Amino acid sequence: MTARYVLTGEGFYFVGRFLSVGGVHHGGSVSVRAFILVSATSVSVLFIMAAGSVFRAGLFNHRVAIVTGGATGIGKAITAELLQLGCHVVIASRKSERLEAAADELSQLISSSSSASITALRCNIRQEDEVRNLVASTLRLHGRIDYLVNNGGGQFSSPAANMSVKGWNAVIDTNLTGTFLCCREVYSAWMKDHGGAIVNIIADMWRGFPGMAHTGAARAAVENLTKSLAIEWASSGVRINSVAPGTIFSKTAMENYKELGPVIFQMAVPCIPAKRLGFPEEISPAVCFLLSPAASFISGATLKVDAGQSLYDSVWDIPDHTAWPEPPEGENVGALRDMVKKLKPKL
Ligand SMILES: CCCCC/C=C/C(=O)SCCNC(=O)CCNC(=O)[C@H](O)C(C)(C)COP(=O)(O)OP(=O)(O)OC[C@H]1O[C@@H](n2cnc3c(N)ncnc32)[C@H](O)[C@@H]1OP(=O)(O)O
Ligand SMILES: NC(=O)C1=CN([C@@H]2O[C@H](COP(=O)(O)OP(=O)(O)OC[C@H]3O[C@@H](n4cnc5c(N)ncnc54)[C@H](OP(=O)(O)O)[C@@H]3O)[C@@H](O)[C@H]2O)C=CC1
Repeated sequence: MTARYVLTGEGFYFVGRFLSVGGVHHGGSVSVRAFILVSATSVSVLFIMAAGSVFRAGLFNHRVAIVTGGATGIGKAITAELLQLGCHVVIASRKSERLEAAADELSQLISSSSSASITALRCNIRQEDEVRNLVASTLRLHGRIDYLVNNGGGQFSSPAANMSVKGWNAVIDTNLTGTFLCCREVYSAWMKDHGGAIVNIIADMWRGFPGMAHTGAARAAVENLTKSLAIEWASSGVRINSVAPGTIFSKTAMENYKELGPVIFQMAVPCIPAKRLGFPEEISPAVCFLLSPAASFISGATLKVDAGQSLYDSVWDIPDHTAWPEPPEGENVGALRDMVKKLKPKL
């Protein structure tokens, strides 16, 4: 149900938009998202956003999803939204304590009448046998796998020249090989014969990723992998797409960079057209959309969810230098020198 109210008065207007999705009658949890904008002569904006999904409750009833890295940050928001849509969700990552804490917390979102469930399974996506076990355990538990979200991943910040091969490989193995292994296992064990939908989380690496070159290379490779698999697996009814988030703030993402965390996130803000950081709950709807029947004709695509960041500025500062080779001599270089000579007296 959507209702809009517009009241105008002396220099004051009020626009309210309430989206109410689902309800107890659907057997799903009641989730309400309210957005209220109040504007007066002095502009004031008020946001109220209750946790929930803008999609129809029950959309994913009886469906089964694996979300890697589903216990924290973006993965946790994706898991929360899938649960509210009625999905059985298996979250998988390396740290048991984080998995169990998240499963406990997120299970509170499941109403007694919902068919949704959450299960935590430990899995290091870098390890082939662990990925195989994750897929086999999910099939034993639920008998099907409709969706895979390859969200687990990450990197450390370092100039490329300082990266050891071990560090490089850790990031490539996690983000590229881990994604490949999860896709391959889910496909071979289930989707090949039954179809399904996969979303790979990549990054804003469109202009390279200076300071995190390993992850830029891995994410660009995953984008290409997405396209290959979209074609190879089309005849099985498998759709596969990528979501490329901009700079998304979460407690765990920040902690990963230790004392650099606040600096990295703060530095990004001026480079984001929205002039603020993104949040995990702003990524999860894009993922749910791509998994859903609403995206039934979308495959091999990448959806950037970055407020236009990839079109704008870079955080990487290039200091002034004279290290570049001189340009080839010719009439244009001569013309530039003349122009500079004429300009200089005015400076
Ligand atoms: C403009 C802002 C952009 C921000 C955009 C991006 C944000 C995010 O992606 S947020 C997500 C953040 N979350 C994570 O990154 C979590 C997952 N990350 C990791 O697990 C690690 O970073 C990992 C991928 C490198 C894996 O680490 P780990 O399991 O600890 O790997 P190893 O113990 O096998 O280490 C291997 C090797 O890697 C090098 N290394 C690891 N961490 C660092 C570090 N902080 N600095 C420098 N080098 C590091 C190192 O060579 C390790 O070998 P050893 O030296 O023998 O330990
Ligand atoms: N935050 C941001 O600005 C952006 C994030 N991304 C990407 O989005 C994804 C989610 O990040 P975000 O939520 O921000 O950060 P988090 O640090 O909260 O999430 C990373 C998750 O990946 C899991 N993970 C890492 N390595 C492995 C592994 N080898 N096997 C299984 N799981 C693993 C972690 O769990 P555990 O440690 O328990 O294994 C953790 O749950 C990551 O791939 C990240 O790189 C992309 C663009 C921007």
